Amino acid sequence: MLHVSTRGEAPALGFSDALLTGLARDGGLYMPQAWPSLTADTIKGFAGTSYADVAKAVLGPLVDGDIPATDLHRMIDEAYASFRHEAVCPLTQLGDNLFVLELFHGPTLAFKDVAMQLLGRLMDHVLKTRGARATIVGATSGDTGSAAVEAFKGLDQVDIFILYPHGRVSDVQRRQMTTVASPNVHALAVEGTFDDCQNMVKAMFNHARFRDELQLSGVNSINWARVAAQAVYYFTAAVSLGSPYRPVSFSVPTGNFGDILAGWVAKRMGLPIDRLMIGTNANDILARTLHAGSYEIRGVEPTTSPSMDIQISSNFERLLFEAYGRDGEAIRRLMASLNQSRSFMIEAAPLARIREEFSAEAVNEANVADEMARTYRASGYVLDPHSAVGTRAGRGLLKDRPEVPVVALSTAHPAKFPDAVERATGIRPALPPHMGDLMERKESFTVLPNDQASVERFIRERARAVKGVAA
Ligand SMILES: Cc1ncc(COP(=O)(O)O)c(C=O)c1O
Ligand SMILES: N[C@@H](CCOP(=O)(O)O)C(=O)O
Repeated sequence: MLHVSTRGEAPALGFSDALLTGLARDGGLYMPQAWPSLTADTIKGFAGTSYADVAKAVLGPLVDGDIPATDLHRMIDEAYASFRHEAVCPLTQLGDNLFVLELFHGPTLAFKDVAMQLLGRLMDHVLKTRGARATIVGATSGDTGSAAVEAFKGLDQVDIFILYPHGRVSDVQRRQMTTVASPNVHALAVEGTFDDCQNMVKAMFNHARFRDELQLSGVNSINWARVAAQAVYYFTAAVSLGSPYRPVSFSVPTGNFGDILAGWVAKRMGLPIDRLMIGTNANDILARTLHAGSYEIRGVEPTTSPSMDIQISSNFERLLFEAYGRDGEAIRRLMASLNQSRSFMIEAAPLARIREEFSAEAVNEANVADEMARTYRASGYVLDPHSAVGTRAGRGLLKDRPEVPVVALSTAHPAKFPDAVERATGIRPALPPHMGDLMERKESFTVLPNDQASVERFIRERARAVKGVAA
C-alpha cells in the first residue's frame, strides 16, 4: 500500500517510509492511497478478543506487509502489555446510552500512549533494520510530548526534541517531559503558544537542508502511523456496544484533529459509525468552521483543558483532502490562503460532505466545570477537563438521537489536571503509584525564544545524527 500526500506533490511512500518521513516533502500529510475494508464478519469476530488482537487485525491491512507480520504482532503485544488495565482501553457507562472510553491507562496517563507505545517500537525496528538514525522533533501542548519522551527515552537510534509552550502546560505534563534523565531526550520550553511550536516543527521539515542533515522524523499526528494506531479503539468500543449490527456515535475532545480523524478512518474501514462529534473548548475554530464554512484563526485562549488550546488543527487537512475528492491542488490553495490571510473558505460541496458525518460543539469554561461537577455528583465518576468536553458534547448528540449510543473519549487521567478537577468537584485526584514521586524529581529543560533559527541552532548542536556531517 502506498501513501500519498494531501498536497499531491511529494513522492508516494510505503508504510515504513511514511512512518520515518513524518511531514511530506511538499508540506502535506500522508494518507493511504486506498482504504482497506474489514467485513462485518471480521468486525463481529472482535467481540471477546483482546485489544492487541484487534490491533493486529486493524493495522495488518494498513501496514500491508511492509513490516513482517511476526515483527508487527510482537511489537503490538509488547506495546499493549505496558498498559495498567487488562482491557487496555476500557468502556464505562455514565448514563442512559452515554459511555466513556478510558484511554488513559498507559504509562503517561493520556490517550497519546495508545499510539506512541507502538510508534516507538515501530520506529526503532525500522531504523535498526536499516542501520539508520533519526532526530525526532515534536510539538506538544502537553500530552504528545510526555508520551513521546516515555516511548523514545534511552533509544540508541534516536534523539528526541520536544517543543512545548513555556508556562502553558500543567505541572504534571511538564514534569513528565523534564524529569526523564536520558541523554537522548531534550525538553524545550518555547516562549510562545502550541501553534508556534507546531509551526516551527513544520518549518523544520520544510527546511530541506536541516531536515536532511538531521534525518528528521516526527511523532506528532502528522505521522500517519499515529492516526492509524488510534483507529483501533473505535473498533473495540463499538463492538462492545453491539457493532457491526448497531450504529454507535463518538464524541471526541478535539484539538489537532488526529483522534477524531482516527474514528473517521475506522468508519472508512467498515465500522458503522453514526455521528462523529467534534468537541472543542473555548478555542472553537473547528466548531466555527463546521457551522460557518470558514476556517478563521483567532488568538489562543488559555483554558482548563490546555492540551486543546489550539487554533491550527493540523489533521483537518487530511479530512479536507478527502472532502475535496483527493484534489491536492485544492488543498495547496486552501493552505496558501491560510498562510497569507489566516483563513480559508470551504466550498459548498466539500462542506456538505463533512457535515454529513461530523457534528461540532464548543464547550465553554463554565460548562466544562459544570460537566465535571454534575458527573461527579450523579455517578461519583471523576472526569478530567478534556474528557468533560467530550461528555458534554456527547450529551448534545443524545438529545437529537437518544436511541444511538454515544461513546465519549476520555483522553486524560484526572490526576494530570488536579487543580481544575479539584475546583469543580472538590476531589484532588492522586497520581498512580508509579508516578507518586513525580513532583520531587529533578527537572531539566531549556527555555528558548519563539524563533526558528535559535531552535534549529540548539537542535543541531545537540543531535547525534548530525555528527560527522559538514555544517
Ligand atoms: C488530553 C487531550 N485531549 C484531547 C486532545 C485533542 O486531541 P487531538 O489533538 O487529536 O484532536 C489532546 C491533544 O492532542 C489531549 O492531550
Ligand atoms: N494536544 C496535543 C497537541 C499535539 O497533537 P498531536 O496529536 O498532533 O501530537 C498534545 O498533547 O501535545
